[in-house]
Amino acid sequence: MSTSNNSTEGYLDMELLRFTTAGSVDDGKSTLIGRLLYDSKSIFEDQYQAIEESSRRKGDENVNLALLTDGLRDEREQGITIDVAYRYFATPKRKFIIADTPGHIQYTRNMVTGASTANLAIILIDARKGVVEQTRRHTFIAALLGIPHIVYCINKMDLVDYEEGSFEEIKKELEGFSSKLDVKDVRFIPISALKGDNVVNKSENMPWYQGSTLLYLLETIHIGSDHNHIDCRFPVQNVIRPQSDKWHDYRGYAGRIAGGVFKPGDDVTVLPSGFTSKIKSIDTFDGPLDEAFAPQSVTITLEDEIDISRGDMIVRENNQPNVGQDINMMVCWMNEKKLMPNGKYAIKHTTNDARAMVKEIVYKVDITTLHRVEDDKEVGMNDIARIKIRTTKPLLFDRYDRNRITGSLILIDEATNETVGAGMIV
Ligand SMILES: Nc1nc2c(ncn2[C@@H]2O[C@H](COP(=O)(O)OP(=O)(O)OP(=O)(O)O)[C@@H](O)[C@H]2O)c(=O)[nH]1
Repeated sequence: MSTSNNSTEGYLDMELLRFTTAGSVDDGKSTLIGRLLYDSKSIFEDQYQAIEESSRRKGDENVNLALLTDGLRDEREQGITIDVAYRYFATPKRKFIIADTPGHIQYTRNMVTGASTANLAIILIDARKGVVEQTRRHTFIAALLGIPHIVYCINKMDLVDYEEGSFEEIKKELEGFSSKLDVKDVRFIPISALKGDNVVNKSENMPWYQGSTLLYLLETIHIGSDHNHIDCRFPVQNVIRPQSDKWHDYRGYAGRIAGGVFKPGDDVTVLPSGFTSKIKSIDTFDGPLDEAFAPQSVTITLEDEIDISRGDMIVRENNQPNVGQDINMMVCWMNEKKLMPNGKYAIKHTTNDARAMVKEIVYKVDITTLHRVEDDKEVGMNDIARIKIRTTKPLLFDRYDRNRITGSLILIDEATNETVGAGMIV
């Protein structure tokens, strides 16, 4: 991780909306993103001409906007870094980062790569097919990952004659389902990604829909309260001690703020040692800051010389995380090899590495009914389960619903070094 971020990052993050798109195959994710980019004038004319030309060659009657994002996917599938999956665009009102990945992988991946900061999930539904298992699964995972806003886009309305009844039926079913989950904000928009209805421009084909277009919603949805600005959490990533003479007294702790607001002069406690000190400065590549908050990357210096290493956490004395080795969590399993009761795994939690043993598989979740399955505890690819683990050393953690960074961890198969599970601490 780079520690030399510029000081405006936090400011930019305040007006940055991160969202993911989900849906089953062919529901229209790529077309929708293409439409958003095109109608909001976020693509260059030459890009448009290229896909127009390509669509014409293939004999498509409409310009295939999906080609815009499919190009992006090709790059990614060639193994270029995961960041390529993210597409940036901006309107005068806000900046956006879209994470577009097929299937379920996007959510778990996002979380695993530490980018568990999506504010919003767009879940697409084909108006002809209605709610399918993937819709429920994506909703459940979005809720589990604590994504605060879910927008259901009922797509391909042009293929159901823009009928209000089709939309209402799907909406009703999903309202029932999502009300059983802990999602703060759920919206429904009838769209046609192909024809452009209600994506950026209001549809004339659906006068019965009085709500906002997708872009308007993305531009205006309130995200200020999505970050935890209360519990101060600074997991130390690196200790910085420059070798030059000029800097020989400098000792800084670099990392990314996981919660709360830090200011020079603040009394802080370093965990697990429990030593206390005051913040001397908060440094960035572009100079010192008067205050810093999640998710900024900064280097903190303290008044006192304390022995601090990677994996330690700087917090406020009166608001500390849990410390413990017995951890209850929900796990999304992401590997062909099944989760093993009594299995041992490496874990990564904030900037800390440890090992853990699975003590108990408490139950599995049936995504369709949301019921707990207690008689079949075999946890395989894509399963979600509640488990108990015991770590080899104490972790400094919060509940996931309190803090998405200090509340999450990943399980790694030590033999293959693959990430096999993403855990949310409960
Ligand atoms: N009629 C109609 N067709 C649409 C609409 N949106 C997408 N399609 C078509 O549905 C097909 C699938 O669209 P994509 O955008 O490629 O779907 P996707 O969800 O990205 O598909 P995968 O990436 O394969 O999961 C394409 O033929 C699109 O032209 C729509 O609103 N109306």
